[in-house]
Amino acid sequence: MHTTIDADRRLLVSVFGPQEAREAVLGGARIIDSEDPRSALGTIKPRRIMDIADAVLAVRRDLPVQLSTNIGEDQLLHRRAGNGLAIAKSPYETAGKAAQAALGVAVSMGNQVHPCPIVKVGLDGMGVDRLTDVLGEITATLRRADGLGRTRVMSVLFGQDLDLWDTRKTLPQVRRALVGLREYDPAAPDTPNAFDLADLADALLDDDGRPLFPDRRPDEAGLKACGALPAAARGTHITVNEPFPHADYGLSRHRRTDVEAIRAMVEASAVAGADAIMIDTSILFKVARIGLISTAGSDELVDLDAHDTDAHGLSRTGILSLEEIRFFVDLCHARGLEANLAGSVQSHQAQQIWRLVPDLDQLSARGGVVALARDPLHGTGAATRHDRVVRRALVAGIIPPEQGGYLVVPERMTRSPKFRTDLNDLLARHAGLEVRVADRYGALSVVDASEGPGPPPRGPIASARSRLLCTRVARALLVTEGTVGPPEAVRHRRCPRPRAQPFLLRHLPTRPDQLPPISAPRAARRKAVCSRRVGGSVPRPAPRGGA
Ligand SMILES: O=C[C@H](O)COP(=O)(O)O
Repeated sequence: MHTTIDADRRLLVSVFGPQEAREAVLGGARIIDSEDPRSALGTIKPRRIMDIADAVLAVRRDLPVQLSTNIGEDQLLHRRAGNGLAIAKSPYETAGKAAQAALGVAVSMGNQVHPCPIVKVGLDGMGVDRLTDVLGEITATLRRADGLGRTRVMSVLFGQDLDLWDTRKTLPQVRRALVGLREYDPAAPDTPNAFDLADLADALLDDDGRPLFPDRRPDEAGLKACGALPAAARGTHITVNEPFPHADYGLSRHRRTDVEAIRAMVEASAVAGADAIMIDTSILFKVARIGLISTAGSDELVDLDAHDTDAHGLSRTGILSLEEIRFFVDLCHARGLEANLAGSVQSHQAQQIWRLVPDLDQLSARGGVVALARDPLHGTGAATRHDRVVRRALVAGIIPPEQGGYLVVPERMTRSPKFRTDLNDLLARHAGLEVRVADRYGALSVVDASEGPGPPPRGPIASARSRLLCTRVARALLVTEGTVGPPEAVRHRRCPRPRAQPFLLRHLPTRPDQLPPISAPRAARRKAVCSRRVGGSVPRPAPRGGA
């Protein structure tokens, strides 16, 4: 069915509350990461970390689960001047504040009941010496702190491809999303790629996620009054934030994260005493649909990214090749570090990477495991990164195969020309990989057998009792829903045996003619009972022991 891996490979899922934490654990996540999804390493309040830690403690799991929390992606502190400019504080203060934050989040995760939590340290926009200094201060501090000595430290650095970014940063949907996330700075109107914030003001949201200017174009004073522009801004023009180029920080001479940059990141993390390193992407790249893993141009990876386009036709693309990923993992292990890959990781990438890079320790995900929220009072939630919610069925699409991972493809991908051909190619390369199609809400169905590779293989049903359960449930569904097996009735929770839902999704017959025949005397009895009930003439027997 799947590769036999004698390892402890883990999926990290970033969550923003206890319900998401429960979904993540039930989906098979092994590291529950507290994070505000508004940015790549969004700072989360300690009390919310505590809520998540409690939720993780209370939920059923088959394998051990760790916690993690970040201390933000930018450790540099600045002193604000009255004119809106900022001056960097001293290296001593930067490292000191970062170590204080690390102590705070480590304690918030509850070291008594979660003894090996992970502190993620964002190190974007820092030179190699400075980031080594900050990371070293954090690891040394945590090792000495009472009760926190087993805390694991994970450095987090961002991959980049600046040429790719330049082709996408001016797209209207990218600008709009970045305005919504306040990822911009004031600029003079003649600055390259500057645009008027007032033109996209309907994308500005208040603290509760509601549009600040749903139906009117604000002026400069209005934008300043709501904090969308600083008081010192002159005019309403802005540019979206730019990534920090590796070349400016001594990581690589090139415009793309390559072997040289990977080497600098890993060596600095090892020197500073970290336990693990994650390469992620910044929120700029996530919004521009540039993930960390590139499936294009590879002999070994099938490029399903090419079919994953947004509503504007923008396809998903990536940064690191398979060879660079293998180099990263090998170098990490040579330096005694665990290797973690993040950055818009999708199910089709994960299911290939777990198989092709068996030594990889961890993958991380948020965007690939969230879907539109359904709220019985307020209906469907917004489609922003912050409003989408973690779904356990999608989490299971990114866990390793030996833990039950399957391939999830978004419904819209299946409409892409040649998708079926590429999917069949992928399935031919990885025998036993099961496929599910996800709708906008993260509900799964099997691939339509008439159009493509057919439903996932069904393993033999182990016991006579399980076979009987399948038959009974299928017959009940036939009566109530007019159909038998998965996906419709079972996945929409009309399943008569909800606790057996995962088993039934796998094994339920899909057509009535697959059901075993009912014996003749039993069929006659059933017919008689049905006709009497329809006629309503036969009173039901009194309950046993009743009056
Ligand atoms: O810490 C990891 C990030 O939250 C991953 O988020 P992403 O999958 O949306 O890139």
